[in-house]
Amino acid sequence: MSSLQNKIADRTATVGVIGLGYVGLPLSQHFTDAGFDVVGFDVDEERVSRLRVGDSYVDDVDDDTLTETVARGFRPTADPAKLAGCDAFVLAVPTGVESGTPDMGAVRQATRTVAEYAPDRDVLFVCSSTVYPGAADEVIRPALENSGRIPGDDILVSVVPERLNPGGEYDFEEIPLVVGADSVRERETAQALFDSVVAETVPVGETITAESAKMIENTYRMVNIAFANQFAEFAENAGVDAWEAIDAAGTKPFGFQKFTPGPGVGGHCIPVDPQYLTWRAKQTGTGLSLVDNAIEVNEAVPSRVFGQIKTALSAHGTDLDDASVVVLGMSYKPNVGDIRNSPALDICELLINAGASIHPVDPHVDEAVIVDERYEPASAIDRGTLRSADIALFLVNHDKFDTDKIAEDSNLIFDAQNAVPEYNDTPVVRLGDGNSEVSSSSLKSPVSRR
Ligand SMILES: NC(=O)c1ccc[n+]([C@@H]2O[C@H](COP(=O)([O-])OP(=O)(O)OC[C@H]3O[C@@H](n4cnc5c(N)ncnc54)[C@H](O)[C@@H]3O)[C@@H](O)[C@H]2O)c1
Ligand SMILES: CC(=O)N[C@@H]1[C@@H](OP(=O)(O)OP(=O)(O)OC[C@H]2O[C@@H](n3ccc(=O)[nH]c3=O)[C@H](O)[C@@H]2O)O[C@H](CO)[C@@H](O)[C@@H]1O
Repeated sequence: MSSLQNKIADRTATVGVIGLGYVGLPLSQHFTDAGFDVVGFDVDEERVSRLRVGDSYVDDVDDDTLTETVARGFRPTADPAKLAGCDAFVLAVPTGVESGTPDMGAVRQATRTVAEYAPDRDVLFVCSSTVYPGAADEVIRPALENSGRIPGDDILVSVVPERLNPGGEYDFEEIPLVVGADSVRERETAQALFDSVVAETVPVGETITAESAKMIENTYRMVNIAFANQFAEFAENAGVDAWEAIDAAGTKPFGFQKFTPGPGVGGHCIPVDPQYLTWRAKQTGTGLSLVDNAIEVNEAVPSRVFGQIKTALSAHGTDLDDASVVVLGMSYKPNVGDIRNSPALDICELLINAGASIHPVDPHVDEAVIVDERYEPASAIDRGTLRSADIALFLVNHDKFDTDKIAEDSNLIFDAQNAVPEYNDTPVVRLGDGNSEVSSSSLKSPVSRR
């Protein structure tokens, strides 16, 4: 075994985690729990200050866990020089999209930081940020070479795409991780590191293979959600209850994974990652029209939902510019506070621009800026506000929402999650349900509901 592999095996290696967000902070915690000294570097000094005093901004690492992790030796810092002496570096910096092109700025910058401070020899570099197929070849290795390093020799390079599932049902260590590297030595060293924190690592022969696997995982999901969203539109106009039909399809024990419609597709991964693949496909001469179309389908959902809200209000005698709208759920999915690319924000922006007054409610979201105005969502539903509002939009099915009370107190409901029960004569516009009031063509007076 190399001296680095020995240091990983006996936990005397020091791990540097670069980027302390939704991915980097849990990684820092788990490497610390595995017995490593961990230095966490982030350019955001305010975040570092909060971490130092046990004030977590990541749902998956609560304050007590963070305090314990710092007590065990985790060292958050905004000073890159503190990374000197680390034996392994794991990148968890943001990778976005700028007008359809992958934004590799943070990856490039963080790679240069590693090259500057890493020891001269026996160093492992891991990219856990989500990048396009070929990014290690085109961005990471050249950035290391430009800093005088020899990738695969004095610095080992691997790609280990993160699969953590914020607020999800799988614990970190239960989720297998794909480990991609272009040589046996690099792959085995990266596997040794990640075998310390997850039950299973899956080696693949090249970094581009690991990058591609990540693209397949999230593009598969995005395309199938787009199908569920487009099926909902079909169902609304064909008199089908999409939710019941999808549930029924879900009873098939093989060859089918259930996806459901919603107000749009948010988060940092699903709407973003497939755009890396289509960008790369265009570069290498393949048009992934299916993926391009699916992206467009999902991007169009919030405005379609806005149209249905406008129609529903109008059918109940209220113009948008005079409407009071309670928005139930601002985050991009249930039981998380992450509002990145949240469709609720798009819908609220359309409502505000149409003159409606919105009353956001979300127990997990502290603030959201919409049309340059800062909103602090109520953490709980005020029944008086609900009773006096013209419509309640049920956009995110947080466990903390009491759907019975919502049904009881609302005058009109737009239910984008098929989660609000019927209550007396409360009219409900149910996304994807051709039997409810869903679109101008099929809108009926309240009494004609099922
Ligand atoms: N959030 C998820 O559920 C998830 C899941 C899998 C993969 N990923 C991927 O992991 C990567 C990180 O995502 P995230 O959700 O943790 O992002 P995040 O925005 O929560 O955290 C990123 C952190 O990196 C810091 N940062 C930015 N540039 C930096 C630099 N040059 N050097 C050091 N720190 C820097 C930011 O200040 C921020 O604290 C992305 O590529 C994302 O696609 C995210
Ligand atoms: C490591 C990583 O990359 N993990 C990803 C992460 O993705 P994520 O956190 O972005 O969450 P998603 O669940 O994919 O939701 C995205 C948006 O799509 C909407 N949606 C979803 C399902 C559906 O049937 N109908 C919908 O409309 C939902 O409301 C939300 O806005 O976790 C998933 C497991 O949860 C993983 O599989 C996925 O790889």
